[in-house]
Amino acid sequence: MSRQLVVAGLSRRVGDAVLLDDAGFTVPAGQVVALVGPNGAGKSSLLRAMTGVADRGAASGHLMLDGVDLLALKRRDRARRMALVEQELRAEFSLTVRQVVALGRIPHESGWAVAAGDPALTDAAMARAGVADWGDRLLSSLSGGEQQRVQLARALAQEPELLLLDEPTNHLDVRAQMDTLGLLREVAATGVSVVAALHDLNLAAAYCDHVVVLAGGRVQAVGDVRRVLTAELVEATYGVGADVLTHPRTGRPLIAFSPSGATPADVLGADAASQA
Ligand SMILES: Nc1ncnc2c1ncn2[C@@H]1O[C@H](COP(=O)(O)OP(=O)(O)OP(=O)(O)O)[C@@H](O)[C@H]1O
Repeated sequence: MSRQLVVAGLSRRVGDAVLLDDAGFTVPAGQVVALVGPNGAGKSSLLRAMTGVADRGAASGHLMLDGVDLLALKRRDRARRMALVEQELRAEFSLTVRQVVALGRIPHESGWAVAAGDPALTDAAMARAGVADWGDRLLSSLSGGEQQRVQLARALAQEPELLLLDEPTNHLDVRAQMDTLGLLREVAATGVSVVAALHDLNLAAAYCDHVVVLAGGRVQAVGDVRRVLTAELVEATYGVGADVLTHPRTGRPLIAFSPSGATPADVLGADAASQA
């Protein structure tokens, strides 16, 4: 039987607000899975629930990877198997890049002395994420995009079986976005399951194998990006028009957006539209 990542029954409520409602999906393990959906859809809530540390509600669900329920493991054991790269940077600004990346080894070692230890694994993770030249710089001295790559290096140093990322391309220029998604594919090719929340549907279509579509805290669709990312789904989920084309070089879906129900003249003005 092929390896699987199975999420079942993950919910998150804060007071009366239902942030995530019984989320579940099954995708092949060892692939890059895009988590997409509009602002407020519940993507971050789902990723946090998948770590099992978000709140008590999250602990009621299951996260099976190759038959092992990661949410049933002790927190430290779980931390050895999964890493989360979040959007907001934590308060590590007084550390150097090398020290931040070395923090990824903590779940595998005993005690905080690890921050100085295991340099080979730390160096390898820094090289993979393209941050090796910045080892002695303070995290606070890096740009937002550079800091994001350091957080990815830390997650790689953790050597997880499941890598969760919340908007990993957020601050990145187009080249760095493509490098990051390419790196995630390389990581997945080594057997790691990668789930990344992405806003850019074209990046998802170009680099991800599977997609999970969330809206209103519920899973709306799951499957191969080529099957799921249709014009109808984009319109229903985001409320914008879409033409799903085929990328001339890669054959992957390429989505051209337009305001739902609007003509080019509505948006650009008649003169500009006539020149288009
Ligand atoms: N503590 C909270 N109390 C009440 N509502 C919350 C709380 N935290 C988040 N929410 C709401 O839950 C919903 C889901 O939030 P979440 O951050 O998971 O969405 P998201 O899909 O990651 O959004 P974005 O794309 O904007 O980052 C949002 O409507 C948000 O306002």
